[in-house]
Amino acid sequence: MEKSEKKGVIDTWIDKHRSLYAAATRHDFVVSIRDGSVDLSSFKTWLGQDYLFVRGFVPFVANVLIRAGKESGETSDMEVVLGGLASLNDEIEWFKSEGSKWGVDFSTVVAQKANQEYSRFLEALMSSEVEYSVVMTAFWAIEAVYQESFAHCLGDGNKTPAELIGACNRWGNDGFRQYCLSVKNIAERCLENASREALVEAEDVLVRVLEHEVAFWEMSRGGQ
Ligand SMILES: Cc1ncc(CN)c(N)n1
Repeated sequence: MEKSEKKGVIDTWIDKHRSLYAAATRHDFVVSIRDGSVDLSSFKTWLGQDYLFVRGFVPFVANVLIRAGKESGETSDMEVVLGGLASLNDEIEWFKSEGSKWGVDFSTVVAQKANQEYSRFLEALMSSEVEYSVVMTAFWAIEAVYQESFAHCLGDGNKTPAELIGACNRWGNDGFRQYCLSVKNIAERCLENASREALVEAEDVLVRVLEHEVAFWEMSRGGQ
């Protein structure tokens, strides 16, 4: 970091909650993809659950988009979020083709408890009572956990199975990393002007996203 560069509030929170952040971005499931020991039935469980999650994530991002258009005061916010929404369109198509490839019939997949709880959390964030800065912090954290996790599976020395490289590329690619940085910059800009109450809420929401992400990975172990 340049001497003159001030550490943003998000990085300060990540440092403060470092072990939870590591639990979310270096979960055993992710590590098992990277070292090649992944149990393919775990991967299929994750695939089915994540397909359902993404279908619920679309309205959340659409809500962020509306708020970016109305409340941000910066035209570029809407463009960044619109890019995210467009990539979710591709993502749903990708899930469908992966479902056929792995023999996972999404019409029979039932959302497990952790998935339902994460969905409820997203729905609560869609309330107009929740400040834009808080919503943006959550949005960044949700995307960043996947970016960091899957980029890890593509890093030097990985033994990621060839048939899972496509999944890892989806979130681990450089374009997605840049997009996450753009979302982080928006969140940081909003947090710089946020009230004390909003800052407390944004930190709490960040922690809760990380907890939900850990619980989400845990579903891949097979339990309900
Ligand atoms: C659980 C979860 N978290 C985040 C992402 C990335 N959009 C995802 N697909 N699924």
